[in-house]
Amino acid sequence: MENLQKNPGPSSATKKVDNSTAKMNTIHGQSGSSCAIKQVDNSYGKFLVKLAELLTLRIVLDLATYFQFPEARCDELQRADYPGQLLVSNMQERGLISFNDITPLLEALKDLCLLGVMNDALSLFTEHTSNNSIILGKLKILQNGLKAVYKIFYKSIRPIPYIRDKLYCVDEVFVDSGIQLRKGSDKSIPSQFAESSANKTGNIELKSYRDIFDSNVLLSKRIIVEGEPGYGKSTLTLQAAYDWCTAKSSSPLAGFEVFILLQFRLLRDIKSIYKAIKLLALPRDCILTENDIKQILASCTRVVIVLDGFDEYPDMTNDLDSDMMEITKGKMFANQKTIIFTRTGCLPRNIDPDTMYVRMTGFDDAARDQYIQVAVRATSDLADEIKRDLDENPVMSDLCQVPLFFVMFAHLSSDSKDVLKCDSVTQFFTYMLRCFYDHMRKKTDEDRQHDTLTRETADKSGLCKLAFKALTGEKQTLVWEKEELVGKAGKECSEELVKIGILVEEELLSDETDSFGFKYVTYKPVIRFYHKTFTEWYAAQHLGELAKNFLFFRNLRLGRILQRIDPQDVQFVFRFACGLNPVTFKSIFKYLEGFNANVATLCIFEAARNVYEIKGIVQRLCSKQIELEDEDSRLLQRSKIQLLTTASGNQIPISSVKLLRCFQYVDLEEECVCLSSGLQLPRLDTLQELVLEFWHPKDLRDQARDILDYSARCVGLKSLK
Ligand SMILES: Nc1ncnc2c1ncn2[C@@H]1O[C@H](COP(=O)(O)OP(=O)(O)OP(=O)(O)O)[C@@H](O)[C@H]1O
Repeated sequence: MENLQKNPGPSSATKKVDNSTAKMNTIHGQSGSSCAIKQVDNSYGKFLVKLAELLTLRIVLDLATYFQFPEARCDELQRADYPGQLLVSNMQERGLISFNDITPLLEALKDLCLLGVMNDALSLFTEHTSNNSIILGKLKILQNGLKAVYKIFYKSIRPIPYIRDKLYCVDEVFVDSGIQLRKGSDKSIPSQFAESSANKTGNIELKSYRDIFDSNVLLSKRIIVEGEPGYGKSTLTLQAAYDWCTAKSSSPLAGFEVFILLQFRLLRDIKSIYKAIKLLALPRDCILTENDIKQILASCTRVVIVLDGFDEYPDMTNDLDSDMMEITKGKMFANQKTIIFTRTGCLPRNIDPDTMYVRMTGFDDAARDQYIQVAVRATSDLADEIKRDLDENPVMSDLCQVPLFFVMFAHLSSDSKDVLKCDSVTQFFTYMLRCFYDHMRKKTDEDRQHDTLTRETADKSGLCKLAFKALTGEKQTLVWEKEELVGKAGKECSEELVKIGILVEEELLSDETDSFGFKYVTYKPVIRFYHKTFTEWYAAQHLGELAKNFLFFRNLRLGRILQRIDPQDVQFVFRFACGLNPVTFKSIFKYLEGFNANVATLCIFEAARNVYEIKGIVQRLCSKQIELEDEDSRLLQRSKIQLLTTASGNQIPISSVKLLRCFQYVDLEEECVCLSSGLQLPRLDTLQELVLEFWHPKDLRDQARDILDYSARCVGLKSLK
């Protein structure tokens, strides 16, 4: 039973397999079909092979109809080279057969009056799987252990750092946010679903986060879920864990035997997934060994593996492949559903080619309203007040597309009477931190503990340096041993931030070896930031300090330092640094403009300089084509529009603007193009070229006259494409 989950690939079929299994391996490789019978040398694997041989095309189609498979699946079965194998694989996915039960199949065969086939299937099953009760017992232990650990996670939701006395269960606060299939991935969903769910820009909207786990909606077994920072990836994984633990019948997860949830940030130096499960997902006193876990997972037919935060994986660039990397390539657990969550653009290399990409798009108005109702439990007056505050503050409203910011904004609004004036994320963070400290002061007065914290006093330079090094080092670090962090950040600083809730203390199991070489497992106290964006906040302050110091060296060394910061992964380090410290802005902009115009534009927005200071920068950006896309966040689109209006208002030529599937209609009265995001692109007098790309050619035909009219009003326009 060793190494059963490793998929050796068609050319290296396992040594011990019998002929029929070997044949199946070869077939699987040749056809490249989604036929996914496990290539295992265990008795259950042999049963599956023999069962597949028993099923003729006629029986396969009868069973598919009986089990109400979608039309697309039935077509696939009809066309398959080996329909029996494909059906067996499909039945496993749906839990109709498993290593300990084939009752649904037997009942179906009986109802279809295929009594001979039913008896043969039953004999095969009994013959091959008489030794299952031990594994079944271990499976129960694994399931209970996982549920106990996940419960601790999903019942400890803190929407803002300082809420400690009242922790929420994820199900009490979770609301469905926007989720779309990325372009190109729409081939992997049933066609009728694709047509009915495509929106105006051609993106396919999923109805619920549950679709990600539903094999009838997303046909591929490899899924990557991308989202910008704070868009709710980790929260979604916890809601999924909750669904599995509570076996919610409305959830497709209810039918999975095992649900594995691991956080990449905790996997430093852990190569084996079985070890990771043992150390991170099971209780300390769980009796299962790594080998037991391996054996159980090899025997299960319906396992879902969720790996959260690839962007936080310390070993992502490590050449020595870990199981986690093998999983992303589709070489391990090839037949199980695996879902990787990561920040947008931060993807593993050599991903399984069948991978589907899903994109989180944040909170729309409906999600925000729902959150105010279910989680803030605001009175209708307060709910109206929160909405009014957002309506009056368009930048904050854009920012609140990000669940992390909206959730904090909503809870703080219900707690504090402060009026928020905010034109950037940096200002919002500054406001938030002031609220956190105010809250502590209030609490201190209530508790009459005069020695407790009343304002931000401790020196943060050690912590800022640590955060910066952690995000820019060869291996990203987001969790520190407590001793190390206190040593480097200072006792006063760490105590202050732990009290506020920005630093969180936890315990982590780790493998140790004593001086005699004996291995043992122990709990270590560790500290992490409440959220990765806070790590970026403190890292940005250190970057500001470096920029000040390096000014004399004409930015030479600073350039080398900036190269270590990946804007795809930790864009907020750049954005906060520009917002906090004007000295940093120009160097950062110069560095970013060549290869990441989006983050560069967001940096201008943070720095909010006056036009004369940034005239040269606007000129440089507008000399190249500026693209507005449907995938841009509202804040990014707003930043680009602000850049364009600044250019136009100051007679700076704009060489080209491309609207990529985000055109909605022209409002001639307002002289603007209305975008699908709800934002407006006003008349631009210095625009030289306008390029429009539509999802449907029909949209262009319908709008042609208004587009020409708008173009005519942009007096400098020379070309329309
Ligand atoms: N769907 C949701 N319902 C309710 N609250 C949510 C939801 N999504 C996110 N939140 C809130 O936003 C916060 C940040 O979300 P989360 O940590 O899941 O984002 P993330 O995408 O994993 O961020 P990052 O990539 O920066 O790690 C959560 O602590 C939670 O309070």
